[in-house]
Amino acid sequence: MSPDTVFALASGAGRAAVAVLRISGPRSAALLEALAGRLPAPRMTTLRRLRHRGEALDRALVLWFPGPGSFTGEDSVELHLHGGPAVVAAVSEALADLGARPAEPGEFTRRAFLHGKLDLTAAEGIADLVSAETEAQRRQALRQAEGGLATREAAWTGQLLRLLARQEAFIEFEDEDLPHDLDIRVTTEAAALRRELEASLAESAREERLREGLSIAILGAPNAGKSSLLNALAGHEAAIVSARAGTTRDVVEVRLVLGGVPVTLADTAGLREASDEIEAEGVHRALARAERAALRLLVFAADTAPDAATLSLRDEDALLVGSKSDLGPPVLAGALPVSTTTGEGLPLLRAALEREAARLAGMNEAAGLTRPRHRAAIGEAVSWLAHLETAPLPELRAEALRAALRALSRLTGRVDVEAVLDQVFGEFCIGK
Ligand SMILES: Nc1nc2c(ncn2[C@@H]2O[C@H](COP(=O)(O)OP(=O)(O)OP(=O)(O)O)[C@@H](O)[C@H]2O)c(=O)[nH]1
Ligand SMILES: [K+]
Ligand SMILES: [Mg+2]
Repeated sequence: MSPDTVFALASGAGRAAVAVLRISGPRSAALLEALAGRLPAPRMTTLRRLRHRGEALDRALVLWFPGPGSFTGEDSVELHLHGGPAVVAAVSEALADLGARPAEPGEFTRRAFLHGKLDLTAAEGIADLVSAETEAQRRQALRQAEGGLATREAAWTGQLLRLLARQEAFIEFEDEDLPHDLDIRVTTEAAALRRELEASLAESAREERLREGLSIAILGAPNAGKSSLLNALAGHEAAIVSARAGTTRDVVEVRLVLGGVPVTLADTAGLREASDEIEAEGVHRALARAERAALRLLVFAADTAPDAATLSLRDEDALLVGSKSDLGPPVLAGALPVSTTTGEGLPLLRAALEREAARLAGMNEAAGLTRPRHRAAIGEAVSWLAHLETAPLPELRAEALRAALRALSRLTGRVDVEAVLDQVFGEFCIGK
């Protein structure tokens, strides 16, 4: 049964100068002829009056893309309408009346994938491009949409195929006078490939943080000056500041961009044995947020001895802040002196945060693994290659190579496609 012909608004909903309605599927030409009279020349923008059941609907620019020279690889049409909701509704009703159906979320990109116009990682790159909020995210998404990760996967797959061919040859012609170290060389080269895949996994945490945003938590004793610091970094009064210890209970979040990296900065309740259960819940949430954060700002006020609870959170992903520096020097060696009263130290703190954001989530050269799905595929290939190194028989080594190939090819969706498709295209918005 031939696939349906679908349509959806490709531009944002709501009022706008132009609304782009996209149609894709085998009946696209028939629909365009029904609405606009004869077909325009392929890929030529043509002004037409759209009519249905004798009623003029709009004057629109129409574009006809005969497959496979289109985004989806199928016959496609674009209608550039006046961007009013009533116009879009009238044309959509006419299309439904003519037998087309509204597209599912991500259905255009899914069809592009099924027609081999792009691989899964490029499809994910398109979704990330649409949702990119910062310059660094845009660059990362564009690199992926243009096939950055697919190119790496193709190189890794190529290496695996060559190893598998040699391993099969070794098994096939074992008694022939093949160089006896052929088997050993396959194992050695497979180990080198495993190390390269492991390195890409190590990088993936940064890439994912860039795509999802970096979480930073402000932690410290009650009255350490945490909320004052959040407000100073956010540039507005996001959290309540008061002389009363135990002011902040809920986690208060602000969104910042630090050096192109999207950041969620969270203010939390002061760490102490709380007297009432509401504050106790606040402290519990503070510690949970500390656990999840990629970076922790540990705040120690100049007029208070450092508290054990905050000290216990120190590690390589913690920045020490000596707050209230107008009252005296930091109580902890290595803490950055900051005063929200005088503003001292704030520029240095911002610079330190930008450096940490770049370290934890910055762009790196090669297109990285930006999603848990990517990490799972590479992780499985790594475990098969590790298994190969201890497999007792050449046949088992060939089997491990084949399994590593299958795992890797899930990245671009070349194999067991169905299992991966729903996961990827379900995340799309309508019209993509
Ligand atoms: N002198 C001085 N006082 C400060 C500074 N920053 C904050 N304070 C004061 O310290 C008190 C506590 O500030 P907050 O920002 O509410 O401290 P907190 O850590 O959020 O407090 P809790 O939410 O109760 O844990 C307030 O009276 C602030 O005005 C500073 O840099 N210098
Ligand atoms: K307070
Ligand atoms: Mg507070």
